[in-house]
Amino acid sequence: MQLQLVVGAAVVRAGRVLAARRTAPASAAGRWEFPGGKVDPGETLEQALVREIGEELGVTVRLDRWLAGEQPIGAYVLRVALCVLEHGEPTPTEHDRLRWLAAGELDDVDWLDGDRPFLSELSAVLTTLET
Ligand SMILES: Nc1nc2c([nH]c(=O)n2[C@H]2C[C@H](O)[C@@H](COP(=O)(O)OP(=O)(O)OP(=O)(O)O)O2)c(=O)[nH]1
Repeated sequence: MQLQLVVGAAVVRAGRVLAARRTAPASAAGRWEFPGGKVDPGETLEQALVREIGEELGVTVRLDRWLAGEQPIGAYVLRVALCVLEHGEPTPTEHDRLRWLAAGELDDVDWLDGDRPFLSELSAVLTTLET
């Protein structure tokens, strides 16, 4: 059986990345993630990313590039993409808090375990944008 893909959006603006705090399930509530979700059958990863971000934040994003690697998360595999905002201001429909984190603030939130391997490349990207 093929593992189902979950896509997360590392939305970057002005040298910061958008982190979102989960509300469910109870085991993940209060922990932080890249907004996104499961890829539906027949959907490309990019289509899933754009759809999920529209549903969860009410904004349109454009895919810049995928961060390196993929992370097993239980029955799923997580991939994370750098994205830029095209339309709208993020307003959470499922998360209870959003934060824009600079490179030096990435360790300030309690990320889901599967997200942590992406943070070093993300930090390098944000640091480049700051300079
Ligand atoms: N969206 C997202 N999910 C993540 C991340 N890291 C991580 O381990 N996960 C896990 C949590 C969930 O078990 C799974 C994705 O669940 P989800 O609830 O976001 O997916 P979905 O929007 O498609 O939800 P649903 O329709 O199935 O309820 O991946 C991440 O950065 N973003």
